[in-house]
Amino acid sequence: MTQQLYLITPPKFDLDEFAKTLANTLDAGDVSCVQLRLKEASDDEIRKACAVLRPIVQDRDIAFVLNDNPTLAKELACDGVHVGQEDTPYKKAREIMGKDAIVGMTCHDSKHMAMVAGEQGADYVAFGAFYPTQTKEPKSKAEPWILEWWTSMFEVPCVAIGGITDENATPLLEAGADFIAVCGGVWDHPDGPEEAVKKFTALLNS
Ligand SMILES: Cc1ncc(COP(=O)(O)OP(=O)(O)O)c(N)n1
Ligand SMILES: Cc1nc(C(=O)O)sc1CCOP(=O)(O)O
Ligand SMILES: [Mg+2]
Repeated sequence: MTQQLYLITPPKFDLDEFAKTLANTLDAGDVSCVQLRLKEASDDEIRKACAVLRPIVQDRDIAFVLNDNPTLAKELACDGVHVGQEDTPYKKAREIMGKDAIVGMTCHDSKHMAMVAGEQGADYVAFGAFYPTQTKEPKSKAEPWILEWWTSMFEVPCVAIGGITDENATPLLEAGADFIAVCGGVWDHPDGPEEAVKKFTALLNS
């Protein structure tokens, strides 16, 4: 499997404007997954955002994953859900989503959490935060060795997240990250999101 870009939506956006930006951004390069992550939105706001954004993503054969809420992810025909250690437990999330959906799990910088998630059947394990981030107050600091260790031991794909930009992603790719998950590094890129995705695409294909 080639290494891939996993895009996280900005924490807040104007839906009409963001829908156009997202479409242009996805058309600028290779993105394999988009996660809708709206921590402060109501369920109805998430429903509205999903109704507009999911087709933009899925029409391009890109997986559309919802953060945190498997019940809404199932209702809204998302391709998957991402759950953290304090969210719906993996087994419950899988029960709700069904066997074919993507269920990814946060594992911070913990070998133990990742082994449990992998054994339970998670489709990917996410390690982070690798770098300082403006997007959230991270609960842990991860180092590239955990990606090397994971990929040397297990087949389940791993995601690197936290403060990743096109300028600092290389050590994570060299350590074997299957996906790099990026929010600010795309949406806040000094040259704009389309240029950011072009740069990540070039990096991932180099
Ligand atoms: C791909 C990916 N990795 C990690 C996270 C973080 O999830 P979580 O720990 O539940 O924190 P919140 O994102 O819910 O604040 C993620 N969302 N996506
Ligand atoms: C959502 C999230 N989870 C993290 C973790 O460490 O689990 S870091 C993070 C923020 C990702 O956004 P950015 O690319 O802007 O840093
Ligand atoms: Mg969460």
